[in-house]
Order: sequence, then structure tokens, then C-alpha cells
Amino acid sequence: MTQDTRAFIAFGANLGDAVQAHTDAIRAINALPSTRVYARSSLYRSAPVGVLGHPDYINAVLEVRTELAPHTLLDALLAIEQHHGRTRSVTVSPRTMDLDLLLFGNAQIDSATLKIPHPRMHMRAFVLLPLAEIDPALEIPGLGPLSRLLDKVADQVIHRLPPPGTTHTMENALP
Ligand SMILES: Nc1ncnc2c1ncn2[C@@H]1O[C@H](COP(=O)(O)OP(=O)(O)OP(=O)(O)O)[C@@H](O)[C@H]1O
Ligand SMILES: Nc1nc2c(c(=O)[nH]1)N=C(CO)CN2
Repeated sequence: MTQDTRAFIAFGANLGDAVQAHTDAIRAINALPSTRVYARSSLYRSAPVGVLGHPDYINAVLEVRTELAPHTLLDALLAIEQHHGRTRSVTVSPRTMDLDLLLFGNAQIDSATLKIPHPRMHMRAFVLLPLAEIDPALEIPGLGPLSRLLDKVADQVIHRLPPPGTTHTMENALP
């Protein structure tokens, strides 16, 4: 019998209706064989890291449970991105949907097409903060406790958004 693996996926979008894209991504992932979205973080907004003059990103993290193999899950995520209209003309170009596979159980993978943990996740508050919302006690294979990685990105400016449809109040307005 195949075992469910606990995997984490980063969602990002900085073009078009990002909230709708997030809903579409969850629906598409839930439609994959033997895969379900188990938990989701809030949405976060931040300036694009690594490039100037592009629109802000909306980011979030999803926890999934899946019986798929890691490469199969990655291929499915790339197909969902493409179905959603993402084109890959230039790296770090604005995109309507970016899905990165962050973690796959305790696996450490270094193949030509798939690297797990995602090689840049440890330096990105827009990944680590939503991940910590789902599981603050997470250990990142090869990198140590998530809490320690978070300390190192504490200077990055990122805003947690209230759930869609919520009236804006001072309680959910983060600095
Ligand atoms: N853990 C991973 N998750 C997603 N893609 C990965 C992963 N490891 C390797 N890749 C490869 O990276 C390619 C995706 O690159 P992509 O264009 O999404 O990068 P990017 O989103 O511009 O940058 P970044 O990866 O820094 O977020 C895929 O074709 C895939 O084969
Ligand atoms: N804030 C933010 N910056 C980025 C992001 C992202 O998702 N959010 N993704 C990138 C390449 O994938 C590059 N820079």
C-alpha cells in the first residue's frame, strides 16, 4: 500500500487576479490523483525579490498529502501553471501563477529537474512566514528548524492579508 507523503507547495502570482489564481490552484491540486490540500496559509503581499519595477507578489503556502512520487507531483504543478496561462519567456518575469515544490516529506532530492528542499526557500520570508503559519515546529531537511531560518529573514517586509471578503480593521492590519 502506498503511504501519503506530507508535502508543501509555494504559490506566487504578480499578474492578473492573484486571489482567483490561488483558488484555482487549490481546486486543480485537489483534482490530482491521490492528492488533497490539507492546510493553507493566509495570503501575503510583498515587493518582488530579485527584480526591480515589477508588481508586488501575492504568496501563500499549501500543505498537501499525496501518494504521488515527487517528480510526478512537480510535473503536475508545472502543468497546472501552464494551464493557467503562465508563459516562461524570461526567468523572474511577472506571472499569473507560480507553484514551487518546497518540501516532500523528509526527502532531500538533487536531480536535474527537481531540487528538494527548494533551493531558495530558506532566504525568502514570503515562503517561510506562510509555512510557519501552517507548522511553526517544522524541521527543514538539511537546513534545521524553520524558526531559526525565520530569524534570518526578519528584516524582509511582507504583509499578511486579511481573508478575502473580510472588512479591513486595525486588528488585521499588520505593520
Ligand atoms: N523544488 C522545485 N519546485 C519547482 N521547480 C523546481 C524545483 N526544483 C527544480 N525546479 C525546476 O525549476 C523550474 C521552475 O523554474 P521557475 O521558472 O518556476 O523558477 P522561478 O519561479 O522563476 O524561480 P524560483 O525557482 O527561484 O522561484 C522547473 O522547470 C523545475 O524543473
Ligand atoms: N515577493 C516575491 N518575490 C519573488 C517571487 C515571489 O513569489 N514573491 N518569486 C520569484 C521567482 O519565482 C522572484 N521574486
